[in-house]
Amino acid sequence: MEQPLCVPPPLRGTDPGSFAERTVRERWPRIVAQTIQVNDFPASINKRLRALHDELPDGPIRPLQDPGAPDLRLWNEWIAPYLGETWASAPWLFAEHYLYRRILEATGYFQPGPTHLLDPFRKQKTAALDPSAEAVAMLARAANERATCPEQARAHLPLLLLTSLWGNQIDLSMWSADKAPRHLGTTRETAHLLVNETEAAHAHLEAIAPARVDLLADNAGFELLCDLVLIDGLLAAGYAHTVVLHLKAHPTFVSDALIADVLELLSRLANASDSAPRLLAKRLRSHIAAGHLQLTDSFIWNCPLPMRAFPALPHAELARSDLVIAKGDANYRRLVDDAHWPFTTPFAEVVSYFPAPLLVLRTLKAEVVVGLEETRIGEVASRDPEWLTNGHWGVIQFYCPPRPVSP
Ligand SMILES: O=P(O)(O)OC[C@@]1(O)O[C@H](CO)[C@@H](O)[C@@H]1O
Repeated sequence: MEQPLCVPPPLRGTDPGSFAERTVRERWPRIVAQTIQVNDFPASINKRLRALHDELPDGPIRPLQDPGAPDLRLWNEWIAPYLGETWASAPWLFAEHYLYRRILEATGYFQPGPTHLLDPFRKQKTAALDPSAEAVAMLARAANERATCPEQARAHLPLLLLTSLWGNQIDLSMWSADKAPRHLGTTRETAHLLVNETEAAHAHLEAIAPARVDLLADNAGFELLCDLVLIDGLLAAGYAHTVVLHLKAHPTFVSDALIADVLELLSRLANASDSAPRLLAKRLRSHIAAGHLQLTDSFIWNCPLPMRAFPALPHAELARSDLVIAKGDANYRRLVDDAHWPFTTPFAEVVSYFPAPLLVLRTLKAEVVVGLEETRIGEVASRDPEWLTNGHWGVIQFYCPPRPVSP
């Protein structure tokens, strides 16, 4: 009889000397202050944002005060277990999603008026593409070539996964876009992989083609372009007949992507001076029109729960996928309960609840990781003391649920 998995305690902002502690005490106040600086909000909103800033890190968790917001009931259910906790003592995964939802409460995102549905991170996200005009054209040219040659698209799958992975280094809650570390196109793009299960994922795609692939998006801007290039490649290769791109229902984690960010990116590509991005935009728009690329968003991707605790419906939806690709650090943390697992805990053991084949593409930006070899941990830790959080190291990990035994 298999022993039930015992999930370790979650990361918290009270973990002494941890990145979570630095985040709660230093990064989050800075993010709230920056939200005031980069916007031109009226005094009443800035007053609410400053009050939020002053709650961090030892203020109490409280119910949302956002009358009429579509997610109000859900959020107050999610908050209930942590009433009486502080920002620092609540689980970090919960507190971080709660922080971004409280920013929207303060700015009146769900309230009628001038800031209704106004993305407080719009300026940072828009700026994130500017420094990469040359890289955008290069990516588009390669994508356009693949679109005419399925064999090349299939052969390029490993490169497409690396491109999507290292696009995750650009994360505006951590760095401004022009300061993000860039491994793409250097020897670091494979040397800095702590786990590389590309081969198993590639074999899976060869076996199941043509498939339904679901991609859980992360950041807008350059990372989103890399994800769209991966999607374009999956369709060109014939690995996917349909790709469902899952986006956030509202702004969060500064740079996380909404449907609006996809549409804006396509519009910027379509108006590029270089013809290659224009051709890529035209093809992506035709994939959307034909239903081969489906853009969907859901409040579930803004929820503060570990994926293990997701309600039945999204689990059932993901179970229909032939491959779920989860991008980025926050999705990884959600997949592994944002818990203090020993780093050598087998990835398949931790995500055995997941209802579909799963591929994670993640640069490490938090002190949680599973599936590593002891020797690799020793090597990287001696070489780079910040390896868990500086975004310079990545994992490509693949899990395939055991096939149901036929009766
Ligand atoms: O999901 P992403 O964009 O790759 O990263 C999310 C993130 O910015 O938020 C947390 C720290 O505040 C970390 O998980 C990581 O730094």
